[in-house]
Amino acid sequence: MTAVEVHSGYKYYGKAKDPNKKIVLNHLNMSVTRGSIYGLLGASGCGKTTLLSCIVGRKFLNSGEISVLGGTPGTPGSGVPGPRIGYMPQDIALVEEFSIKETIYYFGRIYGMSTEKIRERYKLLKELLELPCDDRHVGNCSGGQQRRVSFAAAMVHEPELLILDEPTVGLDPLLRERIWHYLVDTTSTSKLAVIITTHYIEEARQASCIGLMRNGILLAEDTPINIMERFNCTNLEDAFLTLCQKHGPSEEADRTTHESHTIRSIKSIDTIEDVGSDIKKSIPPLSSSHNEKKDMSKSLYEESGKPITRTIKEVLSFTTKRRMNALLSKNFLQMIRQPAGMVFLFLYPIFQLVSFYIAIGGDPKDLRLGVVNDEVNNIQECFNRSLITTYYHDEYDCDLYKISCRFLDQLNRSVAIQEHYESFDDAYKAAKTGKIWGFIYFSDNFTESLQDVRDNVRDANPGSFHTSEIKVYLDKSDQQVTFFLEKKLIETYKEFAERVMSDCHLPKQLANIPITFEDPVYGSFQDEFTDFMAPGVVMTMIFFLATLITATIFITDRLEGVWDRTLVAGITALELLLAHIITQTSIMLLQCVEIILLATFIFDAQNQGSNITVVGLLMLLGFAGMLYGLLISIFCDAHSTANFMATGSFYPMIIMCGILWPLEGMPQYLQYLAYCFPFTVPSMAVRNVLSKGWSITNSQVYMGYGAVGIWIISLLLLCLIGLKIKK
Ligand SMILES: Nc1ncnc2c1ncn2[C@@H]1O[C@H](COP(=O)(O)OP(=O)(O)OP(=O)(O)O)[C@@H](O)[C@H]1O
Repeated sequence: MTAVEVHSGYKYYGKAKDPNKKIVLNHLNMSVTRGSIYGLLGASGCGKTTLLSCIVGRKFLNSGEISVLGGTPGTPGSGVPGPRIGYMPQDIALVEEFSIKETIYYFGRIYGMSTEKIRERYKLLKELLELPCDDRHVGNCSGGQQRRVSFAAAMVHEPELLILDEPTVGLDPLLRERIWHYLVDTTSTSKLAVIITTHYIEEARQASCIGLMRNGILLAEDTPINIMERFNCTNLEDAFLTLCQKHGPSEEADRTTHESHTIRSIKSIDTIEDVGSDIKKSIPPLSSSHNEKKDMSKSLYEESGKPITRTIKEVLSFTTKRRMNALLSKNFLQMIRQPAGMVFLFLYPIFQLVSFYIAIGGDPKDLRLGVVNDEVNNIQECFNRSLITTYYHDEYDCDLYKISCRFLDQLNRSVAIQEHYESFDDAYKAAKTGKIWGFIYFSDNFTESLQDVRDNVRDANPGSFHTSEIKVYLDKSDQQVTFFLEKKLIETYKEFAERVMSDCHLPKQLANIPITFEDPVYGSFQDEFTDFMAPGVVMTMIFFLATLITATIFITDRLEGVWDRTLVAGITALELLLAHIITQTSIMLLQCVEIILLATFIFDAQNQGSNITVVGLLMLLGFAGMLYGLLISIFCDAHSTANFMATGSFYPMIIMCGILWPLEGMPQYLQYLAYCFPFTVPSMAVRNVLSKGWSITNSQVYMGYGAVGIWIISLLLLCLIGLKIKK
């Protein structure tokens, strides 16, 4: 009975029309019977791994046919990929954060085994492969130990077909021999078929059949003894060398069709089993320990009491819930076992929010502002309290004296620290050299001029209008600092002028410019810049954290082979995605809760609307970020390129999404572009909920939801297209 049959398998990498495309399998024929070991030998790069990937249903032939356990791999109902096969890839492809026991239990669960059965199998495999202690983390195991764990993971569910890609690399000879004996024993007592690739050609003597592969074709497929006899050699290595020399020097698959080149001396595929048993006879007898292992291997396959060949129905009947639990616990364990990752996930949002609230929006302090007051000979005169009093005589007379001192007295220290200079030139020089942020200048007749303007208005001396002004010279290189100083100087002047007016029994309004800002429709006079920025900051954080986490997890899993191995075990990409979405959603929910609690209770951020509307929008945005991360992970093969893409898109979005500068300040065409970014409209929506208390029925709020919805659908479509292209 045939376990695997490849007929005229043809596969290339690259575009079909590209004349230089890489042909890896060139009309290859291959046949593996049940109850046998098939040793696939060949130089590095000859296409062994590609062939195995096609057999397990992870890659597809461009032409030709493959039949595995009676079905076509990758087709519904074939059970391949799935638990009918056990696959040990060339890379370790295990989750490093798992302990050895967790690894075996993880694979057992995704193969749909009951806990009882996994426990039983783990005990046997642990003894057979001499695995280290249960709780040793895979990442802390030696290369050889990891390989044994990987081998156990491929065997845990008693597959019908076992595919081992270089399982013995890096193992000591004793262990290599034990693994081979185990395979020989198992295949002789069950219908298990094994395909094994190895660079140690001689160890393949123990296989029932050998396929010598070179340049994408099988040069020969026969029993080891027949191959050695045919080429008159005493060992397989020489036989392979002779065959290669006959075939030519090329390392690459050539472009001619090789359909008829495979040398087959086996009369019928079904006879391999018999030939295999001949070989087994030629193998030196097993030591007593091996005999024990033989019994054990027999029990591994027989003691379940079930028929070894499973029905497809049986295979498909395992509980999705159990598989989902396995995937979820993998995700959570991976997360918990990486302290740096945990800190990043849960402390980073706190750190970011705290630093945002502490660093942004506060009034600049300890600014140094120069003062040149020509009204007084010595600035000490200004510290005389009597100077800052106005004497009211009658309704026509109100004495003002050295009134600049009164202004300076009112110029609060919280606005700026006053530095007094003797002359205009000294202060100017100090501002030029950056010692002060600017200076205020009072002319020597400031008070008289002010009085002249106040009392004589129309008849005042024209020069008085000029000398009654407080002249301010600022270093305007820092917009926020000078904006603050200007605002505070105007406020101080208003207060000063009002007081002078009331001391002189004049209407206060005389001191004001005729414009009044009444109670705001929304917000308050105390509203700070942080209130404007906060929604955007939180949304960009949630979006890009989800992007980074998703891209990192998927790329790591793919690079380490865990993704591929899990798919070969029969988990679908959709299940993997679903498990990630559940994990990521829980993380985002916690992040949202911690952010909202922190902002509300520690930083007293106001929310006039519904928390549910805000959290809902944040979660959807996080979901969009997650899909963006997935898209990046589909198209980027390495972490570095993924980081470039994530960071490269982060900065333009931050700059143009309206959190740093109002969109109204941008050119029209840029505004249109900015509205297309994923968090521009949503952060406006959140701002409207927080500051205006608008509900989801308001167009500016539901448009936020709409914008995220459009992003989610577009990213989802792009991911599906990407997955199809990259398949
Ligand atoms: N995704 C890919 N795109 C392009 N070329 C590829 C891809 N995967 C493999 N190849 C090329 O195909 C050839 C066969 O690769 P494969 O991994 O199947 O070889 P192998 O026989 O398993 O080698 P080794 O024994 O070193 O693992 C190699 O030249 C390899 O560079």
